[in-house]
Amino acid sequence: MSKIPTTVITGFLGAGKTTLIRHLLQNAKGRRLALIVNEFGDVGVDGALLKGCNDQACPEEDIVELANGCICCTVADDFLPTMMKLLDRPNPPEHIIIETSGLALPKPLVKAFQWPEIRTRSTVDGVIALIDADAVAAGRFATDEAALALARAADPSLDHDSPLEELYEDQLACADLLILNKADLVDVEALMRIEGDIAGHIRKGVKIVRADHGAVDASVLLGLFAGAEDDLEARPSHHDQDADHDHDDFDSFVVKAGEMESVEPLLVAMSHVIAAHDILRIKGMIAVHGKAARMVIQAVGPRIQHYFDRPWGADEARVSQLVIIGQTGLDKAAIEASIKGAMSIGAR
Ligand SMILES: Nc1nc2c(ncn2[C@@H]2O[C@H](COP(=O)(O)OP(=O)(O)OP(=O)(O)O)[C@@H](O)[C@H]2O)c(=O)[nH]1
Repeated sequence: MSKIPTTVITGFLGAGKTTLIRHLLQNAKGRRLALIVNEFGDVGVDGALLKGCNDQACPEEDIVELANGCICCTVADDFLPTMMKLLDRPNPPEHIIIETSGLALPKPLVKAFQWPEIRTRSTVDGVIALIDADAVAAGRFATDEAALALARAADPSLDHDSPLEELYEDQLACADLLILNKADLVDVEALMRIEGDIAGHIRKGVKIVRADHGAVDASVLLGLFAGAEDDLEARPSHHDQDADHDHDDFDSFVVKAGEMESVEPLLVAMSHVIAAHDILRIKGMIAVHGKAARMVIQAVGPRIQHYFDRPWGADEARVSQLVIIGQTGLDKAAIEASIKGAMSIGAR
């Protein structure tokens, strides 16, 4: 029996994983794909967006959401049973795609493919890491050396990089292919500089492909035949010693409201809280009064995007909800008050 190939898509919060997968589904050229979507926050925004594609390559029932924490920490409880269910189907998919949460370490997930139940039936065709060229160019993953030196002076036992930088490096080091996404937002010099920097963090022979909105041909992404589970030693991680790593460095919460008359006050409040607090990501759906379609809101760093994606379903509650993710220590009360305040000004 031949093994079903699985592609793991990794990359930091907002790098463009869901956008790339949407593009892949829309250009699957007849392949039957199944999708496992993992998210850090408590609301399954990515799953909802991908189900919104309503695409023949991957109908809704082939999209499984794991919104219960990062997949790397829930491998045994969540990932294994989900994978077994997909593999046990009478008509299993031709290729499985896993979108990890932006905070997940890819290596523990790849390691799960060494488990006997999976190893005989599926293989990791490739780990694909997306890089947000805009965020890297803005220095968002680089350690603030001055701050680190100060922290070390106060506590000489400190030996780690910033959690963002560690994650970024782990994702790069595990990859079989790198997608340098958001190439539209930076100039060619910046792209070349990033490529030069990345070269020091990736395994030999790994290619870097530039992309705009994750538009990469399926033939480039699928069929890498990496068998990643068989060469884990070649993929170093900052967390190789932590059998039980967790995500204490990051935090998320959800702000909910009903329908909104106008989204403008919310957009203004979002740009204020993003400027004032260390927020990494905001995403969610808004119900706009009188509009049949639901509005999607996305913020990555200072960039905020909003658009209508698809009509609300007849059985769906028209609620507005936003997931806010940042490093631990966010002033949740202040952020919530500001966002909730804007939601209630805009509400009916
Ligand atoms: N300008 C630009 N925007 C992009 C590109 N790719 C994605 N985006 C935008 O970036 C935001 C985040 O994209 P997603 O695809 O949701 O990113 P993600 O990696 O799935 O995010 P998480 O699930 O939070 O980790 C959205 O607003 C996208 O429209 C790109 O190449 N260029």
